[in-house]
Amino acid sequence: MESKRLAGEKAVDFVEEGMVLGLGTGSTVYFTLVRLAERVKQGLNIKGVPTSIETERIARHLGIPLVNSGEAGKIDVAIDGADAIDSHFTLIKGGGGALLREKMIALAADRFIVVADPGKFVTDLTHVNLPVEIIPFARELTEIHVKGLGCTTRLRMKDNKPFITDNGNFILDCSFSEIIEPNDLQMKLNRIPGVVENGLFAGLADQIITVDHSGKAAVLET
Ligand SMILES: O=C[C@H](O)[C@H](O)[C@H](O)COP(=O)(O)O
Repeated sequence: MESKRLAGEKAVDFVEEGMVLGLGTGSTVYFTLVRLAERVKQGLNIKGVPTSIETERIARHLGIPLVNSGEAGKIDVAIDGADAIDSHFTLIKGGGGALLREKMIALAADRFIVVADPGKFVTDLTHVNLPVEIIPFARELTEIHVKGLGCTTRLRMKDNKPFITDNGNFILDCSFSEIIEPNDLQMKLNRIPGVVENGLFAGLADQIITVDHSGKAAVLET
C-alpha cells in the first residue's frame, strides 16, 4: 500500500495550473486523487475527466472539479494505474473493469502517466489475465471467437452474477499461453463482433511512476 501511495502521489508533481486531467481508476490512482484534492484546496486550478463511475464518486467527494470530455475540449495528462507492465512498457489494464473508458481517455490525452507499485512489472504479459469487454448479447458466440485466438476465457462474476461494467457490458478474463505481438492481438480481438475493447495498452504510456529499491518514487520515461 505504501508503494501505491508513493507512486500515486508522485504523479501530481507533473500537474500544472489550468490542466485538464484524465483521472484513472483503482487503488493506486486513489492516492493521486487524494493528493490532487489537497492541491486543489490550496488553489490549484484543474479539471478532471473521470474514467469510471467509482472515480467520479471519489473525485466529487474529495472536491476535485470535473468536466465531461466534450466540455474539456482536450486532455493534457491522463494518470492511471496498471495490472501488468512488461519490459516494452506494454500494459494490461481492466482488473477493475474500467478498461474501455480508460483507453479512450489515455488515447485522447497529450501525455499518459502510469502509476504502479513494483509488483506490477512482469517478464511476460501472460502472467496476468487479459480483460476483454464484450456486449452481453450472444456472449457465448463472442467467447468462441475470442478462444479461437488461443486463450481460455472466464466470464467475470460478482456476487454470483456476471460483473457489469460502467457501460453495461460483460468482461471476459482471458488467459493466453503467449502474447508475442500485443498490437496484432488487440486488432484481432477488437475485430470480433461483440468485443467492445480489450485491456492491452501498447505504446501508450509516456511515463511510468513506480518505487525503486530504496523505497523512493522513481519516474521511468518510456
Ligand atoms: O480497471 C481498472 C484499471 O485498469 C486499474 O487501473 C488497474 O486495475 C490497476 O488498479 P490498482 O491500482 O488498484 O492496482
